[in-house]
Formats: sequence, C-alpha cells, structure tokens
Amino acid sequence: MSSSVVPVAVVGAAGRMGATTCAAVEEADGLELVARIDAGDDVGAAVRDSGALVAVDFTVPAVTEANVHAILDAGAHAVVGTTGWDEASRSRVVEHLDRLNAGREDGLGVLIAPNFGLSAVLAMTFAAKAARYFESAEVVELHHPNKVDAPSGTARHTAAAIAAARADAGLAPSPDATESGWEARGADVDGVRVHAVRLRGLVAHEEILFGNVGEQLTIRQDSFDRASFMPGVLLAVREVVGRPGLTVGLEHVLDLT
Ligand SMILES: NC(=O)C1=CN([C@@H]2O[C@H](COP(=O)(O)OP(=O)(O)OC[C@H]3O[C@@H](n4cnc5c(N)ncnc54)[C@H](OP(=O)(O)O)[C@@H]3O)[C@@H](O)[C@H]2O)C=CC1
Ligand SMILES: O=C(O)C1=N[C@H](C(=O)O)C[C@H](O)C1
Repeated sequence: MSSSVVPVAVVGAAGRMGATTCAAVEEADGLELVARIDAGDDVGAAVRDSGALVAVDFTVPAVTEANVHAILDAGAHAVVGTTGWDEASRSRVVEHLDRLNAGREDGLGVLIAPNFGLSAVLAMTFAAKAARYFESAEVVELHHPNKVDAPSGTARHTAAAIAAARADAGLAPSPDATESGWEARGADVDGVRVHAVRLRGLVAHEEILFGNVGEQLTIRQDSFDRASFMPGVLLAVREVVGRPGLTVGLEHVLDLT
C-alpha cells in the first residue's frame, strides 16, 4: 500500500448499503478496503487491527452511535450514513471529539450525512431556500419496504431545515383545520408534517410540497439505485480526513451552505 492510499473499513458490510460501499471502495482510486465488519464483530478491535484511517458506518439506528465512539477510540475518522441521530447523540460525539482532539491540529473527524445522494442533498438545499416563501409545507418520503425506521432520516433533516427557515422568517404554522383523524396526517417534525410510504419496487425517494393561495411548488428527488449514494460516500471518505470535529450533512462538503 503506498502512503497516499487511504485504508477504509466498512461497518455493516453485509447489508445493502455496506455491500455497495465495499464494492465502491474496492473500485475507487486512492482507497483500499481493509476490513468488512458486521453484526457480532467487536467494531473497535476490528477497526484498530485493520489499520483503517476511515471507517464507514451503514448499520442500524440502535448501534450507530456506539459504533462511532468505538471507531474514534480505535483512532479512525468516521463517515456515517446510518439514521437515528438526534441532538443528544450528536452532542456526545462532539464531546468525545473535543476530548480526543484537544491540542491536535490533525484531529479526528466524523461526517454524518442523512443522505449521500446528490439529488437528495440538492432537494434538501432547495427546500430550505424555498421554505420562507410558502404558507404550507409538507414532506412525503417513499422507500423500499425493508426499511426499519420511519420517517426517513432524510425527511427528518429536510423537515427540520424547513421548520428552521419558517421560524427565521416568522411564519405562522401551516394552516390545517384537522380536528380528528390526526393519525392520517403523518408525523410532526418540528411542526412540519412528514408522510412515509413503504412500497415494493421503491428504493429511496422524497417529495417536498409547498403551497400558497393559487400555486404549488413540488421538489422531488429519486434514488433508483444504491449506486446513486456512492459518489457522495467516496467524497465523504476523502474529505473527512481533513475535517476535524463533527460535520452533519454533505451540503457542507459540497459548498452548498
Ligand atoms: N445516508 C445515506 O445516504 C443512506 C443511509 N441509509 C441508512 O443506512 C442504514 C443501513 O441501511 P441498509 O444497508 O439498507 O440496512 P441493512 O439492514 O441492509 O444493513 C445493516 C447491516 O448492519 C449490520 N449490523 C447490525 N448491527 C450491527 C453492529 N452492532 N455492528 C456492525 N454491523 C451491524 C446488519 O447485520 P444483521 O442484518 O445481521 O443484523 C446488516 O448487515 C439505515 O439506517 C439506512 O436508513 C441507507 C441508504 C442511504
Ligand atoms: O433506508 C434507506 O434505504 C435510506 N435511508 C436514508 C434515510 O432514512 O433517509 C437515506 C435514503 O433515504 C435511503
């Protein structure tokens, strides 16, 4: 291995995203796959023993935070696509990074991206920009039926960004005269309604609906194949090494903010 090659471990390697990531890393210039880690393995020991500089986590919401702490303790940077992160779990990672990176210029980085697909990152960015101009906003996410969490991490991230933009603009809540049957109105994410569809044949899709009197804006993105996530994953692997601390969202790496 030449010194410019980045050794990469994949956690959740036997899963849908993990297996696709392993294949992408094996094909990528300047990266070398050094470990396939999955359920039942000791993540920290496997990362340390492999000599990985970066570990990518595509596992399940219940374990992803513990995996990141183990990756950091093993001395590697982390790229995370797994859903399930909230303010508290992100804060614990920041505290961990602050401890490990104190006094170091080349500190460890963690990059968490709810979605690595360019179409999804752009859709979220456009939605955040549009949000302040519309009275109503709702999000519909549509996924394959093997997905274990709802609403999707992407939809939560999108809704939170819309809610923040609406709050900054001083907008009132979206108009809604519903008095009964609230279960049919989707999840409430920071005051934005989010609807989740699970359908055989789908991969990952999102529609963001904005409404004013007499007009509608629809922003839609479709990932038809998990290959769509790979350019973003590889970019994150290359970038995280030079980004000490926590970065949330690929939009920061793509200079979309
Ligand atoms: N950010 C993005 O762009 C994307 C994010 N995702 C997210 O990525 C995650 C994974 O999705 P997907 O690949 O479809 O899911 P899968 O269920 O196909 O894969 C998850 C893998 O993680 C393994 N696993 C479970 N527990 C552990 C553990 N403690 N340590 C190591 N491995 C473990 C599972 O093993 P076993 O089955 O034996 O339990 C399985 O092989 C989800 O949260 C999904 O929402 C998905 C697509 C894109
Ligand atoms: O589980 C999936 O498949 C996906 N999960 C992520 C999410 O929850 O947003 C990203 C993408 O939507 C695919």
